[in-house]
Amino acid sequence: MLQLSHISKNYGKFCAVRDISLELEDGLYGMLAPNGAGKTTLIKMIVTLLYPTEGTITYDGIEIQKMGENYRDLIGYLPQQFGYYKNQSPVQYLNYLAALKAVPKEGLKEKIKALLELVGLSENADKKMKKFSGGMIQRVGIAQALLNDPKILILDEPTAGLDPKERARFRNLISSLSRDRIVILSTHIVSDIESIANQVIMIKDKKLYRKDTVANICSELDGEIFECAVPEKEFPLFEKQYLVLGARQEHGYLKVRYYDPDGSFARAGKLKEEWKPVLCAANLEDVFLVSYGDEKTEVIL
Ligand SMILES: Nc1ncnc2c1ncn2[C@@H]1O[C@H](COP(=O)(O)OP(=O)(O)OP(=O)(O)O)[C@@H](O)[C@H]1O
Repeated sequence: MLQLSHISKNYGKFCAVRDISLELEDGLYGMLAPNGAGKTTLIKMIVTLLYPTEGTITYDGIEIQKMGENYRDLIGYLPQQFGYYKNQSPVQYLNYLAALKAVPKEGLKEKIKALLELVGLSENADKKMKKFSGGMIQRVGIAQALLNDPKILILDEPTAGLDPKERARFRNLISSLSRDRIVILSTHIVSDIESIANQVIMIKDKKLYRKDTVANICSELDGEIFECAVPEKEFPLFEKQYLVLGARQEHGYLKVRYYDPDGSFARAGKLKEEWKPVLCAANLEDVFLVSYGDEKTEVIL
């Protein structure tokens, strides 16, 4: 088990992470927060690239700094931007990294072959990476992170720049990898994790805001998400009153998804009846927008 106890990180006087405690066991954790919230800082502390200003991180009860190389042998890390040589093939690149990571030579050829098969790159194993798409490069990145068969796999914004098909493929791969290890996937893209994360970790105001299953997190908004049909000319006023989570153009009006914490406006008839407000089940995107959305000032329609 990986345990973070009261972790804080300051950059000079600036506090990037404040008093975060977490317990992580095998499974997939989606770390969700807007850009700049401190995800990368937290990840860098977990992979020992940064030291916490306060607090301790332990793996199976031992402080990770004290474990040194033994801990780093357990880690697979795909940083937000990873360096590779465009003129190398995946096989050449993985051999090079295996040497840097001191992965035993015995069985290495077979291991690299199996990893490239796992990430769906067997047919491109010997092709230069300069011709690869963003998704293919990210899959090479995952393969390098798996070279040492890590017990803790950490992926920082791994789907940035991928098209929807590549994203879907990536999700399936990550999900299968989380069966027997801790996988932490940091993202600000809700759909990357909604269907595959065992738990979602949300960070807000530098602190841990939520750590729970998608279902539990979404259920907190039960009875608070609605859809209704707003005439286009009334939308600007509506938008001032409610947190709008999505709006779709229909004939002469907008089909609007919005947040109404206690449904009071709908109940009190302040929303016009012909707009037909309907209660909806909340999804993770709603939670994200409500948790990190703008504060709305109250204006009565
Ligand atoms: N070396 C540093 N020195 C000073 N401030 C830093 C440093 N690294 C990060 N920060 C600041 O700490 C805060 C958290 O940054 P961090 O990169 O951890 O966020 P993030 O959630 O990973 O965002 P992103 O996805 O954009 O990288 C930001 O305000 C950032 O500007």
